[in-house]
Amino acid sequence: MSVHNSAKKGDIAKTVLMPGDPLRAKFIAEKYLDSPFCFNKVRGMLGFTGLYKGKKVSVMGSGMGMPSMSIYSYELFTEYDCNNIIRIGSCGSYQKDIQIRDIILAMATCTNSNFAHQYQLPGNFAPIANYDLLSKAYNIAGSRNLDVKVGNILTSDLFYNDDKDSWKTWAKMGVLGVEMETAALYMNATQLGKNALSILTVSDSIVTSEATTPEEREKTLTDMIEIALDLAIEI
Ligand SMILES: O=P(O)(O)O[C@H]1O[C@H](CO)[C@@H](O)[C@H]1O
Ligand SMILES: O=c1cc[nH]c(=O)[nH]1
Repeated sequence: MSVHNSAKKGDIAKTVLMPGDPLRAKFIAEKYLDSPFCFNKVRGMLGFTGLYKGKKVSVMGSGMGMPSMSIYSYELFTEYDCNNIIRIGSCGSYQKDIQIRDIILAMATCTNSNFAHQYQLPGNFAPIANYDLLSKAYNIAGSRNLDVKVGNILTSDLFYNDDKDSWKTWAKMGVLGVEMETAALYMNATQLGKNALSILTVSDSIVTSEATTPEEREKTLTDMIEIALDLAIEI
């Protein structure tokens, strides 16, 4: 048991898939896992463990934003001996050649958060994905004929930004899209000697204002979820 998780030691697999939405975790457990059981309901942050193709895999919500992701991922890494966390989330696109429904593997992330100040570094830190997870996920996507984009993203503290044009400066620097959790996940993983990767599906385009419908989201999230599950059984 940890401060925010009622699971017992051993209830959680070495690899955990983390969508922002705990109900997406429940959906994944029910649709893909054999013999799933719920290990956490504290604050409604549902977590499940089951078997995927015979291997023990867990899936748990992270909540929205870096503070929430940082709490849950830290406790999974330090209290439950988890080794790998694969975020499966949605993001907005900052580039005109990245369309809604595309999948992005976040090789690195920028952030407007102060999270890294805790490390007292004499400069800025560059949060990056674990290369083994990144390269395996890329190959899995290729074997499924899915054309994923690999690159830099922005982890923002803001969903609603008073400055409506600030995204353009990130876009100019090649940043592919925006979400709200990856930087905390990558920094926790790096500091603790663990592995992390964010796989993101583009839910809307900041460039064109196009957005996916709920039905479309379900289909494209399925591609992302299946890449993550196949990755979970390879690592
Ligand atoms: O779909 P999820 O994983 O929640 O991710 C994105 O969606 C939320 C905002 O709507 C933020 O959490 C953002 O990172
Ligand atoms: O525009 C978006 C879409 C998903 N998630 C975000 O944080 N921003």
